[in-house]
Amino acid sequence: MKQLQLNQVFRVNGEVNIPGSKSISNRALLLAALAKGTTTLTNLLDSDDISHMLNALSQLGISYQRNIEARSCTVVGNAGPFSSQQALTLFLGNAGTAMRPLCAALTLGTGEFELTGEPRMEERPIKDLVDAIAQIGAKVEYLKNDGFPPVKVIGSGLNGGTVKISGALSSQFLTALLMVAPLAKDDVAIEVVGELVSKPYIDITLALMEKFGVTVTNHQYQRFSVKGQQQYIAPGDLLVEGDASSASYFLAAGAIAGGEVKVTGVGKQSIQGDVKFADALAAMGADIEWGDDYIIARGSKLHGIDMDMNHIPDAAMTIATAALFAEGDTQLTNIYNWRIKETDRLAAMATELRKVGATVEEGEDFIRITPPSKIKHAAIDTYNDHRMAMCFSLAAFSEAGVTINDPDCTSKTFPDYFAQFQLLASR
Ligand SMILES: O=C(O)C1=C[C@@H](OP(=O)(O)O)[C@@H](O)[C@H](O)C1
Ligand SMILES: C=C(OP(=O)(O)O)C(=O)O
Repeated sequence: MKQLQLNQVFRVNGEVNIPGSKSISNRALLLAALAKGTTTLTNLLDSDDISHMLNALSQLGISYQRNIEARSCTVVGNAGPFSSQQALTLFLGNAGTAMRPLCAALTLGTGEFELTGEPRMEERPIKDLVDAIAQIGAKVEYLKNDGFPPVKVIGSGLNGGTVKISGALSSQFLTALLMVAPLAKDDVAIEVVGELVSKPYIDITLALMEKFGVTVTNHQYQRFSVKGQQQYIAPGDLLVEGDASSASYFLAAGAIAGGEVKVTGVGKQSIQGDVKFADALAAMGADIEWGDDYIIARGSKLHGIDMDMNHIPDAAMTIATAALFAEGDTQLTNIYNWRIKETDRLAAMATELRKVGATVEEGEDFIRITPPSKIKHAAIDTYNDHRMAMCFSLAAFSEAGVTINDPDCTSKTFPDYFAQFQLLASR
């Protein structure tokens, strides 16, 4: 196994241009592929999750021209649903933003599609989505375990009507349903059953659909009305914002050990809920400055917080490791769905924080962290979870430094994260 040793970093200063948002990249690619016309995406993320979406689209007959150097990609839209004469198997790695939306999108056309993924993907639920789209005529079968990928989608179009969907585990199911609803044969009325988690991701979905010419009526995240028989229209050019979750590591670095860290490509104009990470950092005492297209974090004395993190589940992990450098306890609540992401993140976070000396209480849906008086050196296991690797890079701001096991798992969303981190740390 590869290991990366990070020695103590005393101070950080500088600017990081954040790579494109995973959530926006994969939504924009799918909508561009379904749309009428050609879309040129700029600042498209280059990472595993995006490669899985692009490979799938390519197998579905979508043509695109990608310039990795220029971070651009021009997609020729299909002007409607995908269809295939021969059965296809699409491998989607561990990309939730590919698996869930494609599962829904492939029900729109005709053909048989098997959607498979990495072993962890087979443990990540998809039942709430399958149960929802079945109400308007989707045919999806489970190939191994009920409720989980791999699945077989038998495309035959979607009817309109009323659909009840659970929002309790993941917002990605509702995102998938929303994105296909305009291409149904009739209007779709969506009713969310129970509380919807990770709400701000729905705003990203609606904002992207709007850019492709489709407006959804949102009744307070409880009901959504979507007109059927529509077509997505390519917007021509679309700039992908920098990834707000990826920005969190650098902002936390600035707050812990700045100097001053400026992240660019994401700011107060962002459509990503994870920019609210900067507010959480400010609540810990960090000095934050907002621009339209940038955020700056300056070093300051941090204190623990007690905060509901349901709205920013990904960036909240960064608060958990920043808590090592705060005075007093930090409690992050309402984060049950950490358990069903790349790994069981509540268990993984608790285990690894304890290794560096923290006292941790792991609840069913919360974590409470008491920082150690002195952070200990540890080799951090990353559980094939990019965010575990990236969050724990912050432990390098302690005298002990830190070792990251399998650092290359950041390739899911940020392949050169550690190169960027070390560049910043050397300034
Ligand atoms: O829609 C999206 O782009 C995402 C939604 C969130 O998932 P949940 O809705 O499952 O919390 C988030 O954790 C994931 O990284 C990306
Ligand atoms: C939960 C995540 O990924 P996914 O899009 O696969 O759900 C994540 O990136 O933290």
